[in-house]
Amino acid sequence: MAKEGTAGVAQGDHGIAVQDRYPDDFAWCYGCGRLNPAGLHLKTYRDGEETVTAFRPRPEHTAIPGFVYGGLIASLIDCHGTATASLALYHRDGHRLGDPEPVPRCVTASLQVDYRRPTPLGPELVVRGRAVEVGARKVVVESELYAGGTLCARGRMVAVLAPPSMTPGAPPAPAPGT
Ligand SMILES: CCCCCCCCCC(=O)SCCNC(=O)CCNC(=O)[C@H](O)C(C)(C)COP(=O)(O)OP(=O)(O)OC[C@H]1O[C@@H](n2cnc3c(N)ncnc32)[C@H](O)[C@@H]1OP(=O)(O)O
Repeated sequence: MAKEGTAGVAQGDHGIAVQDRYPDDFAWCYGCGRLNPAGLHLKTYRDGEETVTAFRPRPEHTAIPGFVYGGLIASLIDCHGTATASLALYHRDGHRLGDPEPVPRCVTASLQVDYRRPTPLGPELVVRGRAVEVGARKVVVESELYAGGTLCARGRMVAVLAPPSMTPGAPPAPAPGT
């Protein structure tokens, strides 16, 4: 994922990707962790009131020959959404990317993807997102995924600030009902 993939848009927050500011312990996600050597390395940038990311699927991301696998589309919407939520919480707390304070890490509580059109394999995919509700720990994010400027999927997700029990090395959370 190169910044140039979002060519033509202004990049706020000093042009820094949200994922490049996650603490190391939270930077291993398959979709967007900068430290996962086998991952997709998705990068999310602020673009005005929205966020934007871009990714060019590879042949192994095929569903039907010529079209992109829906699970990859969900992954892009998912990881871009959690980053959009993290940025919304960071902004709410008065910070901008590049500040020394760690960027909060959100996880997916709920993810809905509407596949509107088959997504062609070939063009770079662009996802634009926005936080439509920002609570104490919960952020609702809506997004659209485009291929060559054509809307192919919409997403709506609930992202929640990762609880302390998800910090690597933390003791396991108690089982529900205990
Ligand atoms: C080590 C961390 C690495 C992070 C990697 C991120 C990778 C990016 C994307 C992912 O793949 S994340 C992996 C898939 N997601 C999970 O495994 C999360 C599993 N679920 C949980 O751990 C918990 O259910 C969760 C942290 C999401 C919420 O539990 P909490 O006990 O922290 O929150 P709580 O139940 O108090 O709910 C907080 C708010 O979220 C809301 N909420 C929780 N689950 C919801 C849900 N499913 N749908 C809608 N809203 C939900 C809840 O209503 C509430 O709203 P309000 O603040 O308005 O009252």
